[in-house]
Amino acid sequence: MGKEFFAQVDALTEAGQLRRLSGAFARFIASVGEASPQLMAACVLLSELEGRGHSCLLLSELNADPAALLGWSGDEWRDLRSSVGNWPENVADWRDLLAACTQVWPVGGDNVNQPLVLDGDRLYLRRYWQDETHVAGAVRGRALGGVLAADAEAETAEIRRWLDILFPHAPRGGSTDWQKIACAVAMRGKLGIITGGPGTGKTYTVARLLALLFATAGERQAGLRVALAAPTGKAAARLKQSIDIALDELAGKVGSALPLRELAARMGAARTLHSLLGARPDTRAFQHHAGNQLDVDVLIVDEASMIHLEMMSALLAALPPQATLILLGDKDQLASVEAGAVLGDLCHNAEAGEYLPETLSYVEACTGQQVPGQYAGHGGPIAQQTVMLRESRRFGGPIGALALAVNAGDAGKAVEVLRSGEDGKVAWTDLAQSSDLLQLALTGYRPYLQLIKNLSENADDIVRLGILRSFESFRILCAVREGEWGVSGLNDAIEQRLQAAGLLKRTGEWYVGRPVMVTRNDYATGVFNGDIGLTLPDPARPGALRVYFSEGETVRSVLATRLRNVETAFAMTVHKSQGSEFAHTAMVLPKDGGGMLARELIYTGITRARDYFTLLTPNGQVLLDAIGQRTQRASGLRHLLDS
Ligand SMILES: Nc1ncnc2c1ncn2[C@@H]1O[C@H](COP(=O)(O)OP(=O)(O)OP(=O)(O)O)[C@@H](O)[C@H]1O
Repeated sequence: MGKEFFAQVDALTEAGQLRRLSGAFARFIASVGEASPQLMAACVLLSELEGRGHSCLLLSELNADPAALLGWSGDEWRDLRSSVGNWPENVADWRDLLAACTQVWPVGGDNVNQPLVLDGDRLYLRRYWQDETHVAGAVRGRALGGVLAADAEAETAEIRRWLDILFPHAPRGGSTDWQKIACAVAMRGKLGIITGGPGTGKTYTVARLLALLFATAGERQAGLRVALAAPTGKAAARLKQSIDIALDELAGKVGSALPLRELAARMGAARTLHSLLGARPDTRAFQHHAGNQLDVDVLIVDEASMIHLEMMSALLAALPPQATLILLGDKDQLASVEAGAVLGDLCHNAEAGEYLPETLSYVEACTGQQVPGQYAGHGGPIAQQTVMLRESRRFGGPIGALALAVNAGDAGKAVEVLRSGEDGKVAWTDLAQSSDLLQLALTGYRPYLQLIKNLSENADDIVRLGILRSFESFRILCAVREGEWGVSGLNDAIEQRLQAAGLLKRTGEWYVGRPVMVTRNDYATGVFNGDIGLTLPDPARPGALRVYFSEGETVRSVLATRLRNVETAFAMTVHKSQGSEFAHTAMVLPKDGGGMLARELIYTGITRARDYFTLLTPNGQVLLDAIGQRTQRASGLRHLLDS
C-alpha cells in the first residue's frame, strides 16, 4: 500500500525538494499502524513544515494549497497528490480520516501515547503539541497569577512615586509614555512583554523596571536574585553592557534613595539561555527543569524573537512560579530557525493594545496617564501584560523610514527611500553584478585587514579587541545560503578578491584574517553557535593560529585547530545576524527568491544597520516580491492563548 506514493516521495527527495527525514518519518508512521496514503501525505507535509519552522499542519492548508506553503511548483505537487488517490474534500473529512488512524490522538479521545496529535483542525507531532500547550498554559498562568488586586492602593501609590522619579520627563509632544506604562504593567503580574523596533528603548525601559523592582522589594531588596539572558552570547553581552550603563546613569539620578550600583554589581553576567538552563552535551534535557528550577526572582530575556518553541517551553518549566519573567524583543523580526514564532504569537495584539478596562485603570493609577481610547479592547491575559514601544530614538532617518515601509508592506515607499540615497545612508543596486559586490567587500573589509597587517608580535589584547571591533563595523548579509548570491558562493568569491588585492594570504583552511562563525555549541572549547571570531597569529607559538572572540571589553581565544564546527563569515545569513548590529550592513538578495523570501527577513536585515545600509541584488523584483510576502508560521499558540 502507498507504493506509488513513496515512489513519488523518493523522486522528490532525490530532486532535493523533500528532506530525507520526511519520507523516513512517513514510513515510520506507516510501520506502527495502518498506512493510509492520505495519512502518509499528511505526515510528509507535517515533517516538511516542521523543517520550515511551523509547529503544526493546519488541515485547512491541506484543502487550500500546500504547494504554496512549501514553495513547490504545481507539477511537483500534482504528481504527489495524484499518487495518494482519493483526496478528502474538506477539513471535516480530513479530520474524520485522521482521527480514525491508530497513530493519531484526537485530543479528548483515548490517549495512548500516539505519535501524532489532532487538536481541532491542527495536526501535530506530539512533542510540539506538548510544548505549545505547555507554553500557552504557563504564560497564561504567569499573566494571570500574582496580579495586583484592584484595591492595592498602597502598592500602586508606591509604584507611581518611583515611576515619577525614574521617568521625570514627559515624552516629546506630550504623547503617551509607553515606556512608563511598560514598567507599570510588568509590575502587575509575573510576566511582562516589552516589544518594539530597534532603538525604541527596550533596554532603557527594562533598566528602569529593574530599579523599580529593587525599589519596591522592601526587605528583599538586597537579596533580590536577578538573572539576565539572551538566546546568543553576543546578545547576552550586549544586554548586560546596556543595562550596566543605564543603571549606572540612573544611580546618579536617584542618589542615596536606592543603592543601585551595589545592587547592579550583584547581578552577575548575562548568560545564553543554553547556559542559564544548564545545557549538557549530547542530550536535549537541561540541568534545570520543573523538578530543579532556577534560583531566581526576576529573569530578563532579550532578543526573545529568537526563542523557539521548545526552548520557551524549557525556560518556562525551569522558572519558579513566583519569579517574574520579562521578555524583550522585536515582534516583527524573523522568527527562530527552529519551529515556532513564539514572540510573534505572544505579541499578536501588541500593535492594537486591546487593553481591558481593569488594565487601563491600573495604568492610570500607576502612571497618571490615560491610554488613548484606540488601544482599549478585549484582549486576553497576555495582551494585558504586553506593551509595544512605538517611538525609535536612534533609528530615524532613511534607514528607519525604510524599515517602517518594509514592515508596512509598502514596496513603493521602500524603493523610493532606497533610490533617494538620502545622506548617503542608504544605497541600492537593483541590477548588481558580482563585481559590484566584491568591490564593496573590498572597501568594507580593508580596514580590519590593514590593522592585522600592522599587528606587531608583542601587541596586547586591547589591540586585538580593536581589530575585532573594526571587523564588526561592516558585514555582508545574505538571504540564502546556496548559489552565487548566497553565503557559500560569496564567501569563496570574497576570499579570492581580498587575496588578489594582497589583503590576505589563503594558504589552507585556516589563514590570518579569516573570520569564522561557530555553527554548533562546543562545550570543550566554550564557543557557541553564532559566535564570530577572527583568526590571528598565536603570540605564544610562531606559525600557529588562534581564533579571537570579543567578550565585552576583553577577548578570548581558542587554538584554530581545536575549532571543528565553523564556517567562513565574510558573508553570513540574515538569520544568523540576529542580535547583532553593524555600522554598515550590506544585504544581498539572490536572482530568484523562489517565493521563499518574506518581509520579516528584509526588515531584520535592514535593522542590523546602525549608520549605513546597502542593498544589492541582480534582480530588484525579488525585493518587491519579498516585501509583499509575510511569513506565516502555522501554530496553535494564538488560539490556545486566547481560548
Ligand atoms: N525615554 C528616553 N529618554 C532618553 N533617551 C532614551 C529614552 N529611551 C531610550 N533612550 C535612548 O535611546 C537609545 C536606544 O535605546 P535602547 O538601546 O534602550 O533601545 P532598544 O529598543 O533596546 O534597542 P535595540 O533593539 O537595538 O536593543 C539609547 O541611547 C537610550 O539611552
